[in-house]
Amino acid sequence: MDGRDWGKFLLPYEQAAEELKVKLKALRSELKARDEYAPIEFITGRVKRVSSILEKARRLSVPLDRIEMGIEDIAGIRIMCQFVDDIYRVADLIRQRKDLTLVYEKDYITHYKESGYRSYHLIVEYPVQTSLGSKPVLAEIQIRTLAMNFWATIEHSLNYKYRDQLPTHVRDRLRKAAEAAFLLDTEMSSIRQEIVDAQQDFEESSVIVRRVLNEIQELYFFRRVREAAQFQLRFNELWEQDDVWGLKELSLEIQAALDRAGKGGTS
Ligand SMILES: Nc1nc2c(ncn2[C@@H]2O[C@H](COP(=O)(O)OP(=O)(O)OP(=O)(O)O)[C@@H](O)[C@H]2O)c(=O)[nH]1
Ligand SMILES: Nc1ncnc2c1ncn2[C@@H]1O[C@H](COP(=O)(O)OP(=O)(O)OP(=O)(O)O)[C@@H](O)[C@H]1O
Repeated sequence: MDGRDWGKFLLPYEQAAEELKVKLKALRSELKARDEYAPIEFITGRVKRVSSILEKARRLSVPLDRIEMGIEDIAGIRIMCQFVDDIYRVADLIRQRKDLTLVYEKDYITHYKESGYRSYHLIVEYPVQTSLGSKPVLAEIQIRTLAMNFWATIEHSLNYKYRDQLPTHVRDRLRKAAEAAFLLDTEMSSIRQEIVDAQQDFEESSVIVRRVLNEIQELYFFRRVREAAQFQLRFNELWEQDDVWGLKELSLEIQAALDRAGKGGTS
């Protein structure tokens, strides 16, 4: 080793990883408590092992006295989401935070890596409050879907097991598996969109149904009983046929009848 007190060196990174994890978990709970859809599924965090820091410093030719600036993921946070859209929403929420500063971002979703790796990375500077004052440390926040995480976890352990010497045919199959995982993400997103659209249609049709019924009540109020009863019959038919467009047209007709009634016209 290089004589450095690694225990002391890693303290602010441990604090940063812990605090970021707690804060992001709080964000998830807060969104849920507000009854909003929580785009975060779960969060993990870790501090890089000393052997891994030294190996990375050697690989990236970072001198040991420049590790703090040269290695950005000594403190690492990972956020898992259900859908690809959620990743961008979480990234936005993090960008808006006042307790950290964004240094730069890497979109490995649009620009996925040669291996097939996909994730969104934010490199942030987080000020840790120590007994000696505020100490800014770099941290890496990886945001990915459950499918991306599944792929990356297995690929990482295979690479570890085979010491980065994976045979070409295995690399090819891993690339194909990454495509399949992304296809799964795309398919799940489109199923979700269909559900959201169906919910919107349902909400729209409940609004129009309530409007027509209120308008018919108003006609009764103006004692336009015959007219109101005719509109009621047409409403029943359209409602049974689930004809939202027809209900909208009917609403316009009733509004015209209400206008006439308000001006004292005859039915
Ligand atoms: N499983 C897996 N993880 C990856 C891959 N590429 C990047 N990562 C993860 O993303 C982190 C940052 O990767 P990069 O953005 O390439 O950053 P880097 O620090 O310049 O380089 P490396 O950490 O050496 O890859 C890595 O430490 C891994 O945790 C990959 O191909 N497979
Ligand atoms: N930002 C992160 N958040 C949470 N866990 C992480 C993060 N980055 C890596 N890990 C996990 O930490 C464990 C140890 O990995 P390690 O720190 O050696 O790094 P790596 O990021 O895969 O590699 P590299 O040395 O290329 O940066 C692995 O299980 C890895 O998936």
